[in-house]
Amino acid sequence: MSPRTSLTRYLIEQQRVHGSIPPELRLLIEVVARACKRIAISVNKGALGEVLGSAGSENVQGEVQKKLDLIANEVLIEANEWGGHLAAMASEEMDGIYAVPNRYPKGEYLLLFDPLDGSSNIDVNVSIGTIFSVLRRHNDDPLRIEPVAESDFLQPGAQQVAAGYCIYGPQTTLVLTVGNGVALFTLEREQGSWVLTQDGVQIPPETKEFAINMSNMRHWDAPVRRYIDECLQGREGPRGKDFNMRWVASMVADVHRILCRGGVFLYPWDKREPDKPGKLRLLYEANPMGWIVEQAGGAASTGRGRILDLVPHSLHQRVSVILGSRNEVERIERCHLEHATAAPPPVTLA
Ligand SMILES: O=P(O)(O)OC[C@H]1O[C@](O)(COP(=O)(O)O)[C@@H](O)[C@@H]1O
Ligand SMILES: [Mg+2]
Ligand SMILES: [Mg+2]
Repeated sequence: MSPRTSLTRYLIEQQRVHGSIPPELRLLIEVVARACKRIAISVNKGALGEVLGSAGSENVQGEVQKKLDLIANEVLIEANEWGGHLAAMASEEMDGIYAVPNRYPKGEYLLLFDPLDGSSNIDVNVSIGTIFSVLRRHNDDPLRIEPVAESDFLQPGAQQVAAGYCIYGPQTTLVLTVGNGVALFTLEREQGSWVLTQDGVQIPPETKEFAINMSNMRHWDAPVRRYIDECLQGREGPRGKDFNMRWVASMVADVHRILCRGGVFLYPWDKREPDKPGKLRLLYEANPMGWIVEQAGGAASTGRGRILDLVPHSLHQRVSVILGSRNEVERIERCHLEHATAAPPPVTLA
């Protein structure tokens, strides 16, 4: 591919040459990408656009909503309501699903998103992002169109037909998979266009870098403690090499670094809220990121199994997330397996 391939051309090639997407999905992805450009403009304005700070409300998960969380949510809803072949949308920031009114009564897709990921970094000018996932709406009987329901969204991540994220950092980058590898597009601000800057992204299987919020160490489960402890022992320990640590606290930024140079990201179940299976959301965060990582040759696991195989039971379900360089994720899974034979896993992870 030429170094100046646009997102549109890339998608047309995926449609026509590789047959990996139908035209309706191509149009939907283009609408999402356009919405991300609009979100990037708001992010860049910062204090000048009066977009910083709290919105004074809470989402269904009891988290304080920032103004940008709501702005980004609004932009995505508005853009897709009129531009995509959608039946409905679901967002981290909305209690229930948003059925697209009338325009595409037979809309064949479902769009899910975390409109603004890394909310705690909005006000301090650190990279944040938007994460999205597309599922097909299964409709067995084309003559009978049932109203779209929350249950339509409860599909395993392995059934995603597109997933991506946009990172609003020093550059604005869109990362996309339609099941045919991972492509990176950089926003050319002057032209307002997405330019393909890397295709066939591959995460190295080995790494010397981990990402975890170390302040939660005392709450971790034994397998995670053991894995991190072995990394911290460095050259003198069982790993025989020194490890580096990074934690941006924006999943998009931590995952993006892993896509670019390898590493492993952990937000595992911990004992702070033992009844919650994790902090991150399965449908808006873990599934799209998990698929992108797998498409780049990495792995994504709860510690006890592949994330993409989980059958969701609710829209805002949380999950333990361990993803990145394949060999490292497999090592962490072995830690869980060995621990499970010594002691039963916490009930919440069953
Ligand atoms: O502040 P903590 O506990 O380290 O959590 C950081 C994690 O929370 C998140 O910010 C959650 O995402 P939201 O900002 O969309 O709620 C992740 O992006 C990040 O990995
Ligand atoms: Mg998030
Ligand atoms: Mg968010």
